[in-house]
Amino acid sequence: MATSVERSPESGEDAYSTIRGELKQYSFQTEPVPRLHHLDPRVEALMRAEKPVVITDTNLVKSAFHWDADYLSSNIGSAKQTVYSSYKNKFLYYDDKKLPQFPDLQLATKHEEMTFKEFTEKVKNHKKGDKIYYLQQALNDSVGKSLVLDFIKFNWSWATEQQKKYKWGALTSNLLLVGMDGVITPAHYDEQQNFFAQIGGFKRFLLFDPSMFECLYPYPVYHPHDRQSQVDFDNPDHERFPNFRNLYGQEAIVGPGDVLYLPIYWWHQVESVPNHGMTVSVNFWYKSGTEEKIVYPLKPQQKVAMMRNIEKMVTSAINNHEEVPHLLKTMVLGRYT
Ligand SMILES: CCC[C@@H](CC(=O)O)C(=O)C(=O)O
Ligand SMILES: [Zn+2]
Repeated sequence: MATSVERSPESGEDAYSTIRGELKQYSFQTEPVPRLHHLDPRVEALMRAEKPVVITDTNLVKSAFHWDADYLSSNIGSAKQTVYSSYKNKFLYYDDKKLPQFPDLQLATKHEEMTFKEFTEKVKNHKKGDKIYYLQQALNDSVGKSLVLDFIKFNWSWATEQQKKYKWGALTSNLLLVGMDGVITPAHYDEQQNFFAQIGGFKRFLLFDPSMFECLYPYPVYHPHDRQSQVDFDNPDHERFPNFRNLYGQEAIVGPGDVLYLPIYWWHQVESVPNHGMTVSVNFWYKSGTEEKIVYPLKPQQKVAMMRNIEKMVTSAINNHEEVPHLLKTMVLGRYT
């Protein structure tokens, strides 16, 4: 498997339209995410409304445009990196702190710690049928000096300006994502604001408004796959998940230099576009800001947060997650339904 990272060819638009023609189609409709220059006033309107937008020409991670597998191998240092491996191309996130409650849970992905050099070796020697690898490592002070210098040269003034303008909380982490051709992060939501900066290769984002919670059936909050959709997008079980038929979303392809604003609580499935080489991305996760005052009607995000708190409260109060379904059904069935 090539470890080269595809740069968007000069005629960038060709790459995007070629890719658009190759994308796997799903059973739901989508419309394109707006793609706007960072000085376009419509960017501010979308960000204030907490709607996704692909922002161009920010130079947010311009100092990292040379981060390909060879450069990272030589400069990231010898520290072990967090890598997930799977025989399939889907990398469903799990919270390992919740695993002890689910001893029988079959995980399709395996967490492996390895150096970046070991990771690139596995990618280089990959043959059909071998395990697929996805490196997902928070950038930290273990990286080599030249990466630190690249990191310092990120366009922090732009990022910080946005953080202040939209009253976000603290930057919590920058995750370095290096994916083999075709890896997929299945549909989930995060509880942080996210600037997703694409460095190498192309990623396809499927995005769904927080109000689509009822179509995407996330695992219970106490489950290791909390925040992840239970629905297999490639083979949806309409018996168990009837509202999946009502799903409607947005779609974006991000290439080198693009920054996607991915609003807190928005569902997303992320696919490294197949046959376009490895992908390199860095995300910027920010804590949400605190609401000045509650405005009614509540936003879908606030209802999701409320449902999460109810599940957490019931689970901790009853102190046995196996009793939670019965209690919630007793509370709702025949009374609210
Ligand atoms: C572990 C984070 C993965 C990332 C999606 C992807 O690039 O595969 C994502 O979901 C996010 O940045 O929120
Ligand atoms: Zn995410």
